[in-house]
Amino acid sequence: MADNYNKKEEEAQTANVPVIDMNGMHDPAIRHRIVNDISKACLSYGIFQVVNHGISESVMDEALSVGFRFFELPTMEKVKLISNDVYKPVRYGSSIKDGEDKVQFWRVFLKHYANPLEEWINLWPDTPQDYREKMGKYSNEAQKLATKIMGLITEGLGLGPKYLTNKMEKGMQVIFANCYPPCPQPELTLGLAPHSDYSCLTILHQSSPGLQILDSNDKKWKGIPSIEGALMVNVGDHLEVLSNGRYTSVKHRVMVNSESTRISIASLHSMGMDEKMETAKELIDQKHPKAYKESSFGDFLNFLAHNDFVKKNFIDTLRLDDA
Ligand SMILES: O=C(O)CCC(=O)C(=O)O
Ligand SMILES: [Fe+2]
Repeated sequence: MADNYNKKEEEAQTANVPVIDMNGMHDPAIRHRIVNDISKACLSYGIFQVVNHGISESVMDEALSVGFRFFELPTMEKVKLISNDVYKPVRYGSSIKDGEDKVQFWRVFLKHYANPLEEWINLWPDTPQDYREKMGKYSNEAQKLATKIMGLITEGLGLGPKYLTNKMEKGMQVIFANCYPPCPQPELTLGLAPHSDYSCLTILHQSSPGLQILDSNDKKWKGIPSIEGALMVNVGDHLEVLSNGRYTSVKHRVMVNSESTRISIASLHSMGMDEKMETAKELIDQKHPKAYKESSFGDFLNFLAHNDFVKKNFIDTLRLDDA
């Protein structure tokens, strides 16, 4: 664990994660190349960036802007939504705390469910008064993009482009708007502790750099460069399960700085609340026996309710010992 926090050991290197241009994804030849590039990215890093993804700059900018404005609201307004109950569909929370090992996490967040939008949006904050409209537009677009990317991923796994389409379209989308205020001692602090996401995949939009991944090739923490207009896509635990470990969920953490506030919007996509993600039977054979238990988003919430996610990873509870 201690290694995870040893931020001073050296200046973090940059991870040159692939940048995938989605332009032309409906042209078979181009699609073939995109499928291959995504497959390679999932194998080597578990994360990639996408450009020409179809979400307009204004929708992206306005989502970040309304996120900033939400976190700037007076505390009185935000605490209306405060809760430690992990089952709540909408909650505001803070992980700014002093841990036993003197590690602090420097993040406040607003979590809300988002798909289908009409089921959840009335529970979202009503101030700033354009929060629902702006964050709603972005969430909708992110949901569509996630379904498209999942199709490219299942195609690359040899399962076909529609393998999960229906389930993703009807699945859970959890939006985390994260705010990392300027931190007086950034060298002693992380914004968010090392973790992998429970999701199939996560789409991440950020106002400035700060995300680092653990490069599984050399076990070093590396920063992800910021590319104008790009979105990051990372492999989550449920995709690791689906692929029978061919792809592994990417471990990531967030650095903070002393100068400026960083906002990120993470959109986590999975199947329905009680729908179990299982390993695709097409990816199980004698050489690759089934290596994971099935689980749902609801199972993840049960895990979270009873465990400290900083100390224990959800994916470790899903591995079958005898695989
Ligand atoms: O703020 C970030 O860059 C990452 C956020 C994240 O990992 C999460 O919300 O799960
Ligand atoms: Fe994450």
